[in-house]
Amino acid sequence: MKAVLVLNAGSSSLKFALYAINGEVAAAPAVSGQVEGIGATPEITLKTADGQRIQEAVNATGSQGEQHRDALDHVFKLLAAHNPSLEIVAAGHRIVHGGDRYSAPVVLNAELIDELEDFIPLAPLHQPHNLRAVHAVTALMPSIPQVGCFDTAFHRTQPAIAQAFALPRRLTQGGIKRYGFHGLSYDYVSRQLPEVIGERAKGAVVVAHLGNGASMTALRDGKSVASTMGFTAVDGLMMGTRTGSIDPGVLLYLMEEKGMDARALTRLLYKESGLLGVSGISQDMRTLLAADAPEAKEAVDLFCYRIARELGSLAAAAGGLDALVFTGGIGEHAAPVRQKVAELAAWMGVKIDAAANADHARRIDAADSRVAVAVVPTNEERMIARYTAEALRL
Ligand SMILES: Nc1ncnc2c1ncn2[C@@H]1O[C@H](COP(=O)(O)OP(=O)(O)O)[C@@H](O)[C@H]1O
Ligand SMILES: CC(=O)OP(=O)(O)O
Ligand SMILES: [Mg+2]
Repeated sequence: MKAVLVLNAGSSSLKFALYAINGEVAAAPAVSGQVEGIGATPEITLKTADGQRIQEAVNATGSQGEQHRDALDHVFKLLAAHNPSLEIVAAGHRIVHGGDRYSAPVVLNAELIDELEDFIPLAPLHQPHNLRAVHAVTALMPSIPQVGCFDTAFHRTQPAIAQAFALPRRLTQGGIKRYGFHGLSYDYVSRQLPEVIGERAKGAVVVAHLGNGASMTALRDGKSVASTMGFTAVDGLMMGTRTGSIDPGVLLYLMEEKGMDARALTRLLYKESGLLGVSGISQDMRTLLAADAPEAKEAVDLFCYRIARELGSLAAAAGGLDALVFTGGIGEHAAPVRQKVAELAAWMGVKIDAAANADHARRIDAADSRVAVAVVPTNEERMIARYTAEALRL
């Protein structure tokens, strides 16, 4: 049977999946898995549809980029050994930045890949790894078509006012504006919403995608109307290692008074801040929730506070709040984070049911909550497989 290979290269992870195509994309992947801990001690996990689970260390050293390359090699090696006789006829990739130009998935060619290389400075933690995965597939399977699926595309429905910075016109016209990210996740979640929250899916909904990278998006009728991430994926919420929104005056101060250059600021904003920087312990929410240190609690509290502040802002953009939806590794699994956010948003009519929250149930709102509250596991890989099959009419 034919299959699509999906590669989703994140900042510190590489997720992969093989989806069989038989008229439509299979509901579940035949093989899937991920490499986690790229940059530290990468480990690969592969799962097959018949329940086999393989876990191995990835032999990777060197820079983040070199480790991503070693991780890809390992993925291809394991896939070759565990492919249940599927014929890979196409590859679909998550590409974080598609700029102003791309509002839908595209079939990749050399010229287009060159153009996407130009966005590397706008998404330094993602774009280079996304494109490395494209090049790796080209080298290994030169004859199969590849499709790029953009994190920014879903947000192109936003009104111009939601995308604008208060900058001189010429800069806005030159493309310096808010793009928004995690679009594959929001698209997937948005399509699940009618089943989970019924008619409210047509109303004002805020989705919180809380993973290692974290953002929130306001939806109206299932379409993006505003988002916390901006020109780059460092804006908005506090994240695992990223600051999120910060007074730009701080950056000017650090440049002028502390002699920090662009490289040092990039490291500070993207890699040394967020949960890791504030706690001084870890970027991993599991570790922080299990820790006794007051610094761990401070980091988690700030993370939740920022979500609650942005929730108010996004409700203003959406013109209300009919539902609040949690997704991403933290959104799906960290009940204490959902609990804290709900407490801070009580004034908006958000009230959750403690038992349903502890169970990670689909609906976690209390019976007397004005706002529906849901937990919807995301699936960027399935979205990429669908987009790829559609773009190539498989
Ligand atoms: N059971 C859990 N409880 C709390 N946090 C969790 C749990 N499982 C995963 N997480 C957190 O989810 C985050 C990773 O989210 P994920 O969406 O997988 O990340 P990525 O952005 O790399 O795709 C990490 O901070 C991790 O600690
Ligand atoms: C855009 C972004 O931040 O992605 P991730 O959550 O994979 O880091
Ligand atoms: Mg992610």
